[in-house]
Amino acid sequence: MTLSRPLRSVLYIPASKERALEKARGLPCDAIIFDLEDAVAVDEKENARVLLGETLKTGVYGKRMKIVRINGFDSAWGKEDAAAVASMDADAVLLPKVESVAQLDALAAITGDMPIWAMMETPRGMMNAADIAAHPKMQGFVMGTNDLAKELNTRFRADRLPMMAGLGLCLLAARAEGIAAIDGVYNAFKDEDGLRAECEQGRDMGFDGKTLIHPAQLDVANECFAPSEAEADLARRQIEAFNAAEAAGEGVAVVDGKIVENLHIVTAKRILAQVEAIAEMA
Ligand SMILES: CC(C)(COP(=O)(O)OP(=O)(O)OC[C@H]1O[C@@H](n2cnc3c(N)ncnc32)[C@H](O)[C@@H]1OP(=O)(O)O)[C@@H](O)C(=O)NCCC(=O)NCCSC(=O)C[C@H](O)C(=O)O
Ligand SMILES: [Mg+2]
Repeated sequence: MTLSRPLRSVLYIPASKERALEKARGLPCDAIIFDLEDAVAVDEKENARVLLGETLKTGVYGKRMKIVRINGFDSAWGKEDAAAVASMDADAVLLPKVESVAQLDALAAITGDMPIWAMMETPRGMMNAADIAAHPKMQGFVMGTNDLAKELNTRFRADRLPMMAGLGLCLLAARAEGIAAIDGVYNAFKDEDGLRAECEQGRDMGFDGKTLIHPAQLDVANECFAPSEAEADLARRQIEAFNAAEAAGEGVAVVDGKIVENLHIVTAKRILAQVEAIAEMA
């Protein structure tokens, strides 16, 4: 299930927080994850589900993609969450701690045609990433780097070196199947420089965007995961030069001292399509 919309900034909102649900209607995020899982206290689980259903009925989130994260099926709420989401005005359902195709089949048996997203946040899930990505309802991976750190017993490091194997496996699987891949959250939500560094790293790796926990993180993610002016300008010049080379019967052009072949044109066109899609979000 391929998606062509921008997913630079994917904001978590605890579904129990009425003020945050309201505030998000005016925030510049590409997608929202309405959370019924970890951000909602046990005593609030059922109220949050009802509040979310009512809130989504009002349909005021505009072009922002609406994803609902349910509780796992090993919890007391998972199955009821899934049944409720199936009739909500949501674009996709997000299942936490996905480790097997069987879990996805069980969810799809309840949510029907609704696209599924998977939280990739356990070692077993990452080892099975290829099969999970290939599920017919799968539309995107969200990295759960907090759970992954817990499971691996790693320390949080600025370079995220201990997580690279898991993140890389998920990216490979996502790209092999043409689904979205969104990086994990940056917990220190007041540390803009740290967030920027992690967004740049995620973008360099190939992620489509970053999950965020606070509105203050939106601008940095939107900037880092969008093509820069320089990238867009280069893409246009590469396409122009390649078209001219082809017209002259040649298969290679040179731009800024570097070769441009048809594979670079695929990337250039993708960059320009992204620029257009981002402009349409405004
Ligand atoms: C982190 C927070 C608890 C901070 O909350 P708070 O102290 O209330 O923040 P502020 O006072 O600075 O808030 C300013 C205004 O912004 C609104 N707000 C805050 N957060 C959000 C949000 N996420 N979405 C929309 N709006 C938000 C406040 O309502 C204030 O509005 P106003 O009244 O107009 O001033 C809080 O930000 C928070 O709860 N964040 C989300 C936490 C969350 O969702 N966690 C779960 C996802 S992370 C995870 O589980 C990842 C994964 O599974 C893994 O394993 O890694
Ligand atoms: Mg998690």
